[in-house]
Formats: sequence, C-alpha cells, structure tokens
Amino acid sequence: MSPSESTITNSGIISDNMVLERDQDIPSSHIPVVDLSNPDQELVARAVVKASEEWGVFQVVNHGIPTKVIQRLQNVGRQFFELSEEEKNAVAKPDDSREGYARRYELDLERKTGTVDQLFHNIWPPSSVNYKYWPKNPLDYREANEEYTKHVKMLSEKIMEWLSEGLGLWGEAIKEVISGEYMMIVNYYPPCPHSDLIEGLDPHTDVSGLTLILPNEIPGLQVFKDDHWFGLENIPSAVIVIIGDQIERLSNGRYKSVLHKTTVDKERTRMSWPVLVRPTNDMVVGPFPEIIGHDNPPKFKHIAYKDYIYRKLRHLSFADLDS
Ligand SMILES: O=C(O)CCC(=O)C(=O)O
Ligand SMILES: [Fe+2]
Repeated sequence: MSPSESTITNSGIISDNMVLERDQDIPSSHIPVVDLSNPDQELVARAVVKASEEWGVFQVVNHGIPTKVIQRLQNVGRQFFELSEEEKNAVAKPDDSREGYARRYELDLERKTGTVDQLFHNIWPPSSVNYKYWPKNPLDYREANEEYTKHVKMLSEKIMEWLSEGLGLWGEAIKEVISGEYMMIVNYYPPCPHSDLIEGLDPHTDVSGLTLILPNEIPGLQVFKDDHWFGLENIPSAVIVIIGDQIERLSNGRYKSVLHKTTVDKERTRMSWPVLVRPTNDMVVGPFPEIIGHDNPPKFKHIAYKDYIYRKLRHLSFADLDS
C-alpha cells in the first residue's frame, strides 16, 4: 500500500485492506499509519494519541524528513556494514561502553537466534557525542548522520508534544523528562537459510522513552497485541514510532510500551536504524503527579533511569521499591 492510495478515516489513521505477510497468522494492516501532513493537526494529534494508547506503535508518513536525507543515512550505514570485519572493528564496542560496533548474536539454532550485528553511537546532544564511535569510512558517514539528527529530533519533539497534550499537560512535559540523549542504532541482519527457525531480536520492549525506526525495504519487525503478532508493512520513507518503557511509566500506563521482535530474511539483508530518545542516567522517571489521583492510582514507582536499566537487564522485580 502507498499512503496516497489510502483513505484517511475520521480518526486520522490511514486505513487499508487486510494484508497478510510471511505466514497466514501475521496480519499487518491494523497497525496505525498517520499522515502528519493532514492540515487538521488536531486530528493528527488525536490519531497519534490513540495509536499510542491502543498499540504503542504506529507509522508516520509525510513527516517532513526529506527522502534524500533518509536515503543518505541508509547508504552510509549500509556501506559501513559492507566493510571487512577488520575495518568495522575500527569502531569496535569496548565491554564497558554502550557505544561502538559489536556482534549481538551468532547464529544459534538451539537458541533460535540468527546473526545480528549492531552499531551504537550517541547523536544528541553534542556533549554526549563521542566521534570515536562514529565510522570514518564512508567519508560522509558523519555528515549524513548529523543531517538526519536535526530532522529526527524535530519529528520526535512534535510527537512528544502531542503525547504530552494528550495527557492534558503542557507540550514540553514528556520532552523535559525523556529526551536527555538520542542514540542511533544500526541493526544488520544478514540473510539466513534457516530464517524459518530463528528470530533476529528476541521479543522485548524498548527501555527508552520513544524509539523512531527507519527500516530498509525488507519487512521483519513484528509487534504483539491481543495475543497475536502483527508484522509492520513496508511503506517507503515512513518512520516507525515505538512507545518505550519510560513514556509508559510517565503516562501511568496510558501509552503502551509495545512488545516487539524481528525476523530475518532467507535471501536478503535486513537493516534498520532505530533512534532511541531516552532520559539521562540520573533522571528520575515515574507517573506525572498531575495525572495521578483516586481514580488513577500510580501503577509505577519513581526510579532513576540508570537503576531502571540495571533492574530490567537483570530481570529484577520493581516491587521492592515501595517508598
Ligand atoms: O530492526 C527493527 O526493526 C527493530 C529493532 C529493535 O527493536 C531495537 O533495536 O530495539
Ligand atoms: Fe526494540
């Protein structure tokens, strides 16, 4: 489906016919697609809020990021991953760093995982950027990423504004808490002849506040809702928006942090470029006091972002954090 062929319903969410992907259990068409260029911006805001409440994931089209900027970002990322292992290791991730290039998984049929390589580096704010982890090859890697950063930041701020206002709060409320740092991830899933038996990334929710993903043309991202996995259809130049754990916590569960996973293609390389919008380490995150009351008791504790990550990575309970 291309968005121009679609109809826009009066919820502001573009609808299309049911599409089945890969196997018959995975319908993709229900995942909301929102056209941000609709002149009725209140409708757009409502569509974003509704999609975040019901799904925790949606795609946005006509979002203002020029296609050329997207293609350039994807070209330099692909060129980097096509280098030899030795050249890629120029930006290898040290064990004690969150940034750099590393293999996430080896093909393991018992664990049901395929090979996944990843590159991580901060892109915003400038004080958090360490160019040591940005590839020098290809030469325009930095320029392409800096250009994309400007645009993705603006798009994320618009989405956070709509979500804040959807909670009845001022437009910067969510941004103030969760947008301390922007991190670029480049995921590289080489083709795998055993793709039916394995997954790319295991089911997870994002620890971030918000994640904005550009995939390449190979579908593979799936989200879980109402006991079913749904595949995201490929819409050229669309951005996939995922609500992460921190927005779920801020909104006291009103916006859903969606469970998602990825598959690997038999013949073609899948790539994706998620940008994680996330709080700084010491930022304490919990439900906004303004939205809490007798009729909406807090479902989450307030906890510093770094402690949240520590607990989540170790699968520790949050129950003993009662104050
Ligand atoms: O590859 C994708 O489409 C999504 C990747 C993802 O979920 C992640 O990096 O957290
Ligand atoms: Fe994710």
